[in-house]
Amino acid sequence: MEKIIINGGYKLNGNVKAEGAKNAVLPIIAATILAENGTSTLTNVPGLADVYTMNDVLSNIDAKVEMDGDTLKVTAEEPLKTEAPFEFVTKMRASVLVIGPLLARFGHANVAMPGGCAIGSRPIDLHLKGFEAMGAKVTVGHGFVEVESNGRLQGASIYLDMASVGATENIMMAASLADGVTTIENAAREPEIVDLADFINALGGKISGAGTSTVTIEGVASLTGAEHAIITDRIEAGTFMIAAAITGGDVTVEGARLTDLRALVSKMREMGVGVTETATGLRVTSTGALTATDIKTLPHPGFPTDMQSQMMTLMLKAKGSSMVTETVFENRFMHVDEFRRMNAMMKIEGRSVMIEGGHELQGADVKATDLRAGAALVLAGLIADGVTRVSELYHIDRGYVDFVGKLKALGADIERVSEVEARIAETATV
Ligand SMILES: CC(=O)N[C@H]1[C@@H](OP(=O)(O)OP(=O)(O)OC[C@H]2O[C@@H](n3ccc(=O)[nH]c3=O)[C@H](O)[C@@H]2O)O[C@H](CO)[C@@H](O)[C@@H]1O
Ligand SMILES: C=C(OP(=O)(O)O)C(=O)O
Repeated sequence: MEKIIINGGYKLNGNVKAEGAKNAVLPIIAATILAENGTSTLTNVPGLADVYTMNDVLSNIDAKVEMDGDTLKVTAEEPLKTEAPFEFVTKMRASVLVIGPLLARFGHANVAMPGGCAIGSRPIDLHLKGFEAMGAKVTVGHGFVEVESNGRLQGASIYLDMASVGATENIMMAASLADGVTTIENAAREPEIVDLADFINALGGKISGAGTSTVTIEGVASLTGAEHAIITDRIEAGTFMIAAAITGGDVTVEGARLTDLRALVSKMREMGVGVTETATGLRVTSTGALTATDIKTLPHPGFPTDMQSQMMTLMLKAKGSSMVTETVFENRFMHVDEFRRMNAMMKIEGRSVMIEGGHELQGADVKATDLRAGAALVLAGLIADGVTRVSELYHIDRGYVDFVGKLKALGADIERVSEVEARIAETATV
């Protein structure tokens, strides 16, 4: 099994570039299906495992997909199939985002039902209720969800029980080609929703209010391929910002936007970390002396759940008691047991984790339990005494381009090794 091996104790210094955002590019690739003619050209596309999976989902329905460096071209002219089988959906839940565009364009989508995952049960009931409100018929059976409409979807007034990112996106895409106007109330307000709306508008769509809790979509007759540059990944950027802060380093994350990262930056500043805006991004400086604090994850603009596990490493470094409360997902604490293997003093109480910081972390063998947990364990390895070996790297590859190479360039003692190399290294350190 491949591993990342970290020898802790090095400060990080220098510049690192954040890539295009995973959570923006995935719905935007799905939205290329909406264009019945022309080619969509996406730039600043990160070379992530999830992007390749989404490309496979589109190739599988017979769209023409070409990836060259960070540029992706998609042509989705007819005829196309309207299915996403189990093999894709099980690899990546975001595959369900093709339901909205397929339904809007062809009046039909048959997609494998996503199961739960390491961070919670993650149903898609709000997506489906939205489609039903627009006149679609939903049938669930044999592990698939089939959504059909008799003719075009009809604009509707939709209130989401929760500000779901995926439901907001799927409904926005479906409504773009509906007859009439759709409004989504209690919509998610994440920057990635704004990026999706900007892309659909570039295709010729009419979406307003993205980034606020009411999004209005005026359906149009057809959409045409267009060019679009993907926004920066605020979660990848935030991960490097924490890496700088815990190691007492000085790192500029190029491309990071303060407007997208206010909740994280304000907590980091409260804990004693310097964060300043530069011409190219955000500079993080830290002496390593940190104050304990509490956070509660919330939909944007609240503290992002995708930064929760990385934030725990900052709290483990800060002397005193900190508390993390997770309100977005019901089971996003699998990393706590892995941190404990590294001598972390933390305990789960319901939806909160109590952290007693300031104790030295010890290098250990740990496994990535989900994408951000994997990143957080690598961060913990950067400040642990001795060697940490992180396994189950496929999680990390879903969301970080060359994570190891970038940390190494900043001064970390870190390698990614094959199973054989990992065994040799283990023998050498016994
Ligand atoms: C590809 C992508 O963009 N992924 C992000 C997206 O996931 P995703 O779009 O899946 O997250 P949602 O915002 O939909 O989920 C938030 C909460 O709502 C619940 N829910 C959601 C839909 C639904 O129909 N019913 C329901 O109960 C979920 O189980 C979860 O507890 O937003 C999450 C919350 O910021 C992030 O952690 C993910 O990184
Ligand atoms: C939970 C995440 O992603 P996904 O919704 O794709 O599983 C994440 O990016 O941290």
